[in-house]
Amino acid sequence: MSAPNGRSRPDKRELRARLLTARRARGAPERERAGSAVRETLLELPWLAQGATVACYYSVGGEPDTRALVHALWKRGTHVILPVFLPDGSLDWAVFDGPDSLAPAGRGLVEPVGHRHGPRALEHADAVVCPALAVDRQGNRMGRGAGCYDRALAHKGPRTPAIAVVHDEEFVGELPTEPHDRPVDAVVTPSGGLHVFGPGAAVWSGG
Ligand SMILES: Nc1nc2c(c(=O)[nH]1)N(C=O)[C@@H](CNc1ccc(C(=O)N[C@@H](CCC(=O)O)C(=O)O)cc1)CN2
Ligand SMILES: Nc1ncnc2c1ncn2[C@@H]1O[C@H](COP(=O)(O)OP(=O)(O)OP(=O)(O)O)[C@@H](O)[C@H]1O
Repeated sequence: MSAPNGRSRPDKRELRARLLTARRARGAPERERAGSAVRETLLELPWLAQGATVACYYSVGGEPDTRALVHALWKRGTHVILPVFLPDGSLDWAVFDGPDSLAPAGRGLVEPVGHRHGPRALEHADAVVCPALAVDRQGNRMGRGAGCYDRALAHKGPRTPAIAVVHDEEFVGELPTEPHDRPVDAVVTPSGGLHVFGPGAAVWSGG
């Protein structure tokens, strides 16, 4: 259950703080290595290769680097949409159209500055690459605690995969969950590559 004040449960809060501390300790070379490994995995996925529109995130801080992935997708002609964090904790979406289409935003984020297509833009995405602080073996995802992706993923189509990207150590055995949490369909880690969850595994892994 959610805490009465609408914020995350204490066990989630502590875990989130630990994960963020560990991310801050990662040096630039490690972040870049992780970023290029996940980029290679993601660029080869049929979901992304065949998708006309891909929702991604533009990494900041200790997140696995997705900036080169965003550029590579855009260069090969994919329509890439990126989140814009709204004050009410929901996400809007705008198109990535090269480096000039981005600018520093609040909360340490870098966001697209172009026309915003509204929260329902996710309905048209063929794949959603989501940020996460951790993912567990059941596909439960933990984010930064604003609930934005839990709400945003409700807009995607049922056949559109949500793929989280985390560092190796952040793919864990079990995470605390709440009823509103939306699991992801797959996770990509730098050393482990792609891991698909649940009944979608056979279909989405091509088996
Ligand atoms: N790269 C990236 N973009 C993303 C997300 C993300 O996790 N990563 N989001 C995923 O949901 C959304 C933004 N969600 C956020 C939720 C909370 C805070 C936050 O609490 N920030 C700290 C300050 C961080 C800093 O300045 O370095 C704060 O405001 O106290 C930031 C973003 C949309 N865009
Ligand atoms: N679908 C939803 N509808 C309404 N409120 C929600 C929903 N999902 C999450 N929330 C709110 O957001 C708070 C934070 O949720 P949670 O701790 O699960 O975030 P998170 O999954 O870590 O973050 P994010 O989704 O932003 O990456 C919850 O306590 C709840 O109040």
